[in-house]
Amino acid sequence: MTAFQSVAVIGAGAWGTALATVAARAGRNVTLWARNAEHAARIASTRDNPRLPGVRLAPEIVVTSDLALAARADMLLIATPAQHLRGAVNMLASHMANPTPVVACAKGIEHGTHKFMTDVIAEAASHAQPAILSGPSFADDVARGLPTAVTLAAKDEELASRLVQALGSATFRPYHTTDVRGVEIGGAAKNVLAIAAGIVVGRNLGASALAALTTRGFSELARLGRACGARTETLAGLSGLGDLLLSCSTAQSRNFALGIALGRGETAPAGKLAEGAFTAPVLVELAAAANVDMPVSQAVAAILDGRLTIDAAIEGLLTRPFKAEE
Ligand SMILES: NC(=O)C1=CN([C@@H]2O[C@H](COP(=O)(O)OP(=O)(O)OC[C@H]3O[C@@H](n4cnc5c(N)ncnc54)[C@H](OP(=O)(O)O)[C@@H]3O)[C@@H](O)[C@H]2O)C=CC1
Ligand SMILES: O=C(CO)COP(=O)(O)O
Repeated sequence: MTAFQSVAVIGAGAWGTALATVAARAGRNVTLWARNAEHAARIASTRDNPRLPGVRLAPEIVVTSDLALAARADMLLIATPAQHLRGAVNMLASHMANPTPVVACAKGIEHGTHKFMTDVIAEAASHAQPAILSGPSFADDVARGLPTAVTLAAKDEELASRLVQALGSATFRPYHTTDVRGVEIGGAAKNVLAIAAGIVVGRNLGASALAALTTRGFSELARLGRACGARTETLAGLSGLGDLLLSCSTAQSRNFALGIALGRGETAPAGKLAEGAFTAPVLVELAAAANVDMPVSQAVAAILDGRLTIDAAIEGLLTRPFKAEE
């Protein structure tokens, strides 16, 4: 039996619900925490979460709004949006007596502080053992048991490996690593680049342009990653290149769908969380501080805050000086 027999998932959105299903499938005792008591009670009785429609929650998953109950689990998965991770871990901290693995499942960088997800966890809860899970995996695919592979990183290799053992199954295959920063950067940056890829599609610029944008996008993701000390193989792995390929290829990605809407001159899809829109300005600030050129991400940030039209952004990217490929 794994050391981490009980798992609590904090945040009952699409991803939290899918991860609860994953943990139950792996044989864990699972608690899914929703911040809203009515919402929790409704999911508990219907076994259906409107945030992930069509997925029936296994009967053994306990759904609650009682944070103290959730915090008693052997390991915690935090599946709130990235900008709410600190708030969620702050609330958990007072309930955590022993060192407990706290796995960030959000993809982003904190506004204002420029902090990555595991750094936020470490600051918010001194008892936490921070880790991060990221990679190409749509909540709907994961919950339906379609094959998925992700990366799970913790500074301590043995911890990362034990967390993988606790969550992994035939159809949800986490790979472990100690390159926490590489996993964090891949997951955060790919969302911004997916918006750019969606714009290419929405503007009907063609399949060749989409491949070029995705590849040059990877190039800037990897540049920033290397500047922050990430390993090349992590950046070219599931959480970097893998998730970029997924998110730049299908409107199942909310970030890509946002880009398509922008490219077509339409308003953003309502009620859909597109983390890239929150990450873009922070990513660009981080890149500037590290003296890393990220022209595609800069264009996305400028389009989103209204400093640049899409046509001007496209022209700006297409008229950059020719240079060596790296
Ligand atoms: N969906 C996916 O396929 C994947 C998503 N992710 C990442 O997971 C994160 C969450 O995304 P997702 O689940 O899709 O988003 P959703 O919009 O489906 O759900 C977000 C959930 O977070 C809850 N929430 C919001 N703010 C807080 C808070 N302050 N405290 C506690 N809970 C809060 C919301 O609660 P309420 O319902 O009450 O509003 C909601 O249940 C994002 O960073 C995303 O990038 C990663 C991989 C796949
Ligand atoms: O992160 C994801 C897939 O790996 C989900 O992508 P979106 O947030 O763009 O829907």
